Amino acid sequence: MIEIKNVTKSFDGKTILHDISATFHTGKTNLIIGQSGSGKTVLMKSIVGLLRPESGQILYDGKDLLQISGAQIKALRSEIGMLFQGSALFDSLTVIENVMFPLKMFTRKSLAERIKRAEFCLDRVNLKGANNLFPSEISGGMQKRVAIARAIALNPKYLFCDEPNSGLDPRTSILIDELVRDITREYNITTIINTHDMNSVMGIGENIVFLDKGHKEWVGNNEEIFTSDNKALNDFVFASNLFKMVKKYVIKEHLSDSLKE
Ligand SMILES: Nc1ncnc2c1ncn2[C@@H]1O[C@H](COP(=O)(O)OP(=O)(O)OP(=O)(O)O)[C@@H](O)[C@H]1O
Repeated sequence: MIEIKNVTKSFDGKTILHDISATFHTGKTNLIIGQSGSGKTVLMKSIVGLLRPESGQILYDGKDLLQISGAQIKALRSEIGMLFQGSALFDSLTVIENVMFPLKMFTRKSLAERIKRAEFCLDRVNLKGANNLFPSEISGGMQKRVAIARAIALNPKYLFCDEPNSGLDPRTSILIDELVRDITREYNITTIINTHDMNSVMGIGENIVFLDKGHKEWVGNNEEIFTSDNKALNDFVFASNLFKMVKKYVIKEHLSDSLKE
């Protein structure tokens, strides 16, 4: 579990994150949502340790990232997997070499062990027959699978995904979301995903933290989001006509069910 308490972060005297507290659960897909500029990336970078907030606590299973020693931070880093926007694979390495990369960097595994682990991870993300291809030779969805395989290579306790669906078509996006959710459950990972993709919110939003102008405005899951009367949340979620219609339909069903009871 990751807990953040009273996190505040400013740049040049301008406060970007206002006193944010939230809990991100183990074995669940935790989403940080909010419109562009609401502070999602700054919050994720603060949790990972790429930015240092002025105040607050960032607790990884009770250990405060802002208080622990350099050696402890290094140990913690080896427990973190990252999935960046646009996959961020090494173009000059093959698929399997990309997945083996963190194993070479952070473990003393032999070459044979590294290959075995990379093959296992590629198999887990259902990517077969692409081991010796380069990233430029495979599709965006396949690249994302390689990035997921690389992110789980070290068996992380914590997984961070920054807009994992960017650049993918809706069907591939759903498959990638489901893969991240299944892996999160299977390996009991604390997964935090930054997104403004409403399909992801509805599909895998098990614990959603909604940011508005740097404030934590709402927390709930993908069912509660439909019935919330939080104005900022509604303005964000139901900006599109499609989701307005879906909401009307869900509320109608909900009301008719409660009348039946
Ligand atoms: N290094 C920085 N220096 C100064 N301001 C920054 C820095 N990083 C982010 N900001 C500001 O913080 C605010 C929040 O940015 P952030 O990137 O977290 O938004 P976001 O919700 O992730 O947006 P998007 O969905 O577009 O990625 C923005 O106003 C941005 O300009």
